[in-house]
Parts: sequence; C-alpha cells; structure tokens
Amino acid sequence: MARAAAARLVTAVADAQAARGHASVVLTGGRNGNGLLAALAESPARDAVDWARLDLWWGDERYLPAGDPERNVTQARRALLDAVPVDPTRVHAMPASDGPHGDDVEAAAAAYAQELALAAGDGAAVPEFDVLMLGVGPDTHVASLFPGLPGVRETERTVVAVREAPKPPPVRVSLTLPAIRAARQVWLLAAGEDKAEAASTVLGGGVDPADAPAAGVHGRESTLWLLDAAAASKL
Ligand SMILES: O=C1O[C@H](COP(=O)(O)O)[C@@H](O)[C@H](O)[C@H]1O
Repeated sequence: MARAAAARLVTAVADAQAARGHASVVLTGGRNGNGLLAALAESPARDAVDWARLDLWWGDERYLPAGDPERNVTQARRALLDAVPVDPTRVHAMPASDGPHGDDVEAAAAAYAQELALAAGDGAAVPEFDVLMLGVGPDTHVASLFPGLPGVRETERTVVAVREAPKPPPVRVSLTLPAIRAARQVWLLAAGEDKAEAASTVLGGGVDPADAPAAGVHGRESTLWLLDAAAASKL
C-alpha cells in the first residue's frame, strides 16, 4: 500500500506542477503516512517531483517541542524530507510547544490558521491543496479529530487545538473538517489488520462523523481510500 500510494502521489504532484507550476500537499503522520514517505524516499520515481515547487502542510501535529521524535514533522523529515531538495520556506510545519505560543495550544492553532489564510490569498481560508492525506486510526480518527471530541464538530475554524486526545500525546493541533473538505483530492490511508474494523464501519455508511470522523471527510474532486488486503478484510 505504501509503495502504491507513493507512486500515486508522484503522479498527482507531477500533474499539478505541470498544470499550475506548483503543487500543494497535506501530509499525515502515523504509521501509514510515514510508510508512504519512506517508500517515496526509496523510489527512483521521486525525481519526477520538482521538490522546490511543492508546498507541504500537515493535517495534524502532536503539540510537543521542536525536534521531538513523536512530532509528525520530525518523523516526516526522517522518512523523506531530509533526503529531498524541498524549499524550507515551503515546509509549513505546525507550531511546536517550545515555540512562541508556549503552552497556549489555542494560540498555536490560530497561528497555523493564519499561515494557511496568508498562503491562500484572495480571502480564502486555506490554499488549494492538491492532495490531502489522512491516516485512519483504528478508532476511525483522522488528523487529530477523534470520536466524541469537539474538534470534529467545528464548522467555522480551519484549525483547532485538541486536548485530551485518547491517543498520546493528549495535546494536539488539527485541521478541521471544513479545511480538509477544501482539498481537491482527499486520500485515506489504511493498512494493517488493526484498521479493518474502522474501514468497515466508515465504508459501510450511515455513521455520524462525530462518532467516526473518517466518515466526515471528502475532497472537492475525489475521495480515495487506499487500503491493503488486511485493512479491507472486513469490507
Ligand atoms: O496520531 C496520529 O494517528 C493517525 C493515525 O496513525 P496510524 O499510526 O494509526 O496510521 C495519524 O493519521 C495522525 O496524523 C497522527 O497524528
């Protein structure tokens, strides 16, 4: 799944760059997201991407000090970004807990929302993401929108602070459903037996996104589930 998704990402980014001169991708953390990045790092096809004309954003972040090994951006750097010629000014990491906002995760979320709006221009709230990837948690969470927590019900803001996440660390920053739904393509990544129940619940239909956040996401042009056989075993 990681290799297939990495190949698909190269094509999507190269197509966007050919059509518009640049591309914008939202990365996900977690096992599946990092697996995709590692597969891309190993693939000769990575040279088809013009890394200097690619903006990278994150769907969520664990609110920890910069460089913490549990931060999604740290893991993405190790898996791929340290090995490719990205433009550092286009790598839009979410704020860290030892940054200007300190313990104020709400201020950190607001700052990322402002960064998104500035990049978007023209009064839009978020840039035109070409591809937005989301790892699907075994509990159906996507980004850091967890079942039963208020973030998944947000309808106005593009970025929210998350407290008391059931998966450590408890304090996080996350894009919201409206921000996610603004992307051209939304890809949901699910590999492994522990994702089978979540995939079956969401793809079975009829669930409330407040209970199963993955059920609330879609792209403007396409919504794609990328599953391996184990994750698809209960469909
Ligand atoms: O904590 C997180 O978990 C989800 C899912 O991760 P996985 O390891 O179960 O694939 C991930 O999408 C999110 O970015 C991350 O912060």
